[in-house]
Amino acid sequence: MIALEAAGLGKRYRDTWGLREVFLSIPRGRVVALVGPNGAGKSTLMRVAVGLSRPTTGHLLVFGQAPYGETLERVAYVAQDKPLYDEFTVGEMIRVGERLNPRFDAKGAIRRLNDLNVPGRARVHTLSGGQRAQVAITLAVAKRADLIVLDEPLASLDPLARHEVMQGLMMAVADTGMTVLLSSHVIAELEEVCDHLVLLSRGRVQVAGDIEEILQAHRLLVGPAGTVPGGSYEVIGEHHTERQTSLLARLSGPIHDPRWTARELSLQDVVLGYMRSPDVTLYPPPVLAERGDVA
Ligand SMILES: Nc1ncnc2c1ncn2[C@@H]1O[C@H](COP(=O)(O)OP(=O)(O)OP(=O)(O)O)[C@@H](O)[C@H]1O
Repeated sequence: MIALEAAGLGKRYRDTWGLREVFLSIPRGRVVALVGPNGAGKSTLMRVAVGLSRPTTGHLLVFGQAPYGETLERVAYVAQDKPLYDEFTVGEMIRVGERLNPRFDAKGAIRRLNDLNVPGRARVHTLSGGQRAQVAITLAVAKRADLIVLDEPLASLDPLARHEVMQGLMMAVADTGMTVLLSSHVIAELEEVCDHLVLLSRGRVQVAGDIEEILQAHRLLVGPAGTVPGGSYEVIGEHHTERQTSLLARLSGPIHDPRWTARELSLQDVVLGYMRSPDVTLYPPPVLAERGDVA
């Protein structure tokens, strides 16, 4: 079952295209890292996915349906500024959630916030940034949604709070099997928890797919300066010193040249490599993506 599917999706704001010709197919149950430089279109994609913004071209389907009306009962969204009512207590926020959502798990929310030492009597404006993020995510999880969309939940949190927020989220995912779409600039931390990547660049998808497959396809090729390795690959980025050449490459076969070594890369290395070369073509190539869709 496909959780999120976009075809020819575009969103125009007056003179700017926030998204252009976006094609995506994300299976259910994936934890998706949505990354890209500032202004790449991450928030726009999320707002379209939760029905807050309508596409200018193409479409985006959530569990096979347009994200309006009843479909939205299956979707929870935490916006970048984590909107909570400042004067409400945490307990009151839970009661609001209960009123607004028929499937709301109030007991689960109270238990989770207790475990996280977030006091139910505290007013929202007295909470730290990390506690606010925990409350916002807890309320979203308690909605028992099938898709949870989180716009930069880690922004402005210290490393410990970031770790705790991600850990709490992963516990919720393990309990419910929901699909998560999570935007962030903290790529190293995403690698621990996400299994799918969507990299946007200038409103287009530059890389999309399962992280394991993406890492498998990319290598840092290192060899003597002034030579090029034999084999079938595409260069995403390159770096030269007097003696050595390093190529961030997408391989479609083995490298045969014994003077060259192929080193594994972290997700951060791959993402930064693509971000430095925003014009590099789509991965996987469109034909492969279509075949994947059929399968
Ligand atoms: N309401 C709007 N009106 C006009 N232009 C907009 C609006 N929202 C977004 N844009 C433009 O659309 C593009 C994509 O913006 P978006 O906020 O989706 O990017 P982002 O990847 O979330 O960025 P960031 O990492 O900075 O949060 C940008 O060029 C932005 O200026």
